[in-house]
Amino acid sequence: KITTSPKGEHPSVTLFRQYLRIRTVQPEPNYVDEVVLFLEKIASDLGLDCQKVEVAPGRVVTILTWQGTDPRLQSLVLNSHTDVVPVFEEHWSHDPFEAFKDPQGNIYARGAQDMKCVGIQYLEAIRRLKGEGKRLPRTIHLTFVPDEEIGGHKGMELFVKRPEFQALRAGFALDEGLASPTETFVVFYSERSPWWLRITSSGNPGHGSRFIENTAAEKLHRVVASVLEFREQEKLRLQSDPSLTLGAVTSVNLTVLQGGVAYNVVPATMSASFDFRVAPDVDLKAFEKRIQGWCQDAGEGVTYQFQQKWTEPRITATDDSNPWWAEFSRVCREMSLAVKPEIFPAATDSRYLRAAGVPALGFSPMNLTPVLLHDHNEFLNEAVFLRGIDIYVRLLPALASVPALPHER
Ligand SMILES: CSCC[C@H](NC(C)=O)C(=O)O
Ligand SMILES: [Zn+2]
Ligand SMILES: [Zn+2]
Repeated sequence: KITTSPKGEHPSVTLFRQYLRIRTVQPEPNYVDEVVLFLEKIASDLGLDCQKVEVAPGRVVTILTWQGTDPRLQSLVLNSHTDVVPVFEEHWSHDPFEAFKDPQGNIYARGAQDMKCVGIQYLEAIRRLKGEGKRLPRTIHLTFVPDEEIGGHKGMELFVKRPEFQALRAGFALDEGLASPTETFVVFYSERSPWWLRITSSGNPGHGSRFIENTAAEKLHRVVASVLEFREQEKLRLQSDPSLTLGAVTSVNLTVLQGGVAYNVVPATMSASFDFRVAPDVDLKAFEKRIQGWCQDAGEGVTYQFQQKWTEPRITATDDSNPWWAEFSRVCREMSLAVKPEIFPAATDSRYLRAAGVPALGFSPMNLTPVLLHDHNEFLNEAVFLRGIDIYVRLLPALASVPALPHER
C-alpha cells in the first residue's frame, strides 16, 4: 500500500522508498504479489493503462502506457528492471530493505542506484507532466521487467519475442546506465558482448609421483597463459590511451578452475572458465578463431564450450544522423548537463532491445554519486534523485515529440 509522506519529505521520495522496501531480490524475487500490485496502483493513480505479460511462470513484465496524440507514430519505451542483486547484510550499515534515509538525505537500499530510482523517476516525471495538462504526440510505454540481474533470459529476452512487444511499436528506448562520481553524466550507446566459456583440457592420467607426459594440467596452463597474455595486452591498451574507457576494450577474467580428485592422482581432465567481455567493434568470428587457436596451440584435447555467447552487438548512433540522439543531447545542452557517451562495460537488457531493432540509450541520471551498484551500502541522495525527475520532465516531452521519421510517414 502507498502511504502518505513522512513530514517534509517529497512524495516522490516516499514512493521511491516504498519501492525499495519490496524484496525483489535475486535469486527468489517476489514479483507477482507485491511489485505488480504496487505498479497497478500507481497506474491507476496516474491514469495510465496497465497490462501484464507473463513471459515465464511467475515472470511478469508490467507495462504502463501513456497514450500519445498521434497513433501513427512509434512509441518511446522507458525500461527498468524490478529485480535487485543479493546483499551481504552484515556489511551494510542499515537494513538494505528499509530504505533508511540519513540526515544528509542519502537513501540506503539495494536497488537505490540499480535501478529502482529510474523506474520511479520515469513515473514521477509523467505524474508531473500529466499534472501540467501536457499531451505528447508519441505514446510512452514504461516496461518493468523481471530477471535482468540474472541475464534477462526469463525477462527481456523472451519479452522482445512476444506479440505484445511488437504491439508497443517501439521507436526508441531508454534503459539503465551507471552513476557518475563527477558532475558529468554518462550515457551508454552500446554494450560489450558477454562470452562466458569453459575451456576443458584432457590428457594422460597416472600416479602423482611420476613425470606423466602430456597432462591435462600442462595443456590447461598453456591455454590459460595465452588468455591471460591477451588480457594483459588489452589492459595495457586501455591504460595507455586516455580516450579509451573500459567498455571500448575487450576484458577477460579467469573466474572458475575445476578438476582433480586427489593429491596423488594426475587427473584426466581439468577446466578453466572465463568471463570475456568483447568490445562491440571486434570481429566476433575472427575472435572466436583466436580462441580456437589458443586451444589448438595448447595441444591435443583442449576444447571450449560456451555457456553464454552474445553475437548481436549493436551501436546506437550518437550523432545527428540519429534524431533520438539529437533530441536527447539537445535537452542535455539546454539544461547545461555535461554528458559523456560510452560503451557499457557489462550487459543490460538494452542488448535485447537494440538487437530487436530499437535504438536505445542507457541513462541513469545520477551524477555526483559513487558507483555502488551491486556493492554494499548502495545509496542515492534524495536531491540527486529529485533532480533526475526534473531531467526526465524535460527529456520525455522532447523525445515523445520527435517528428515523424521517414519510415513513419
Ligand atoms: C550476461 S548476463 C549477466 C548480466 C550482468 N549485468 C550486470 C549489469 O551486471 C553482467 O554483465 O554480468
Ligand atoms: Zn541494473
Ligand atoms: Zn545490476
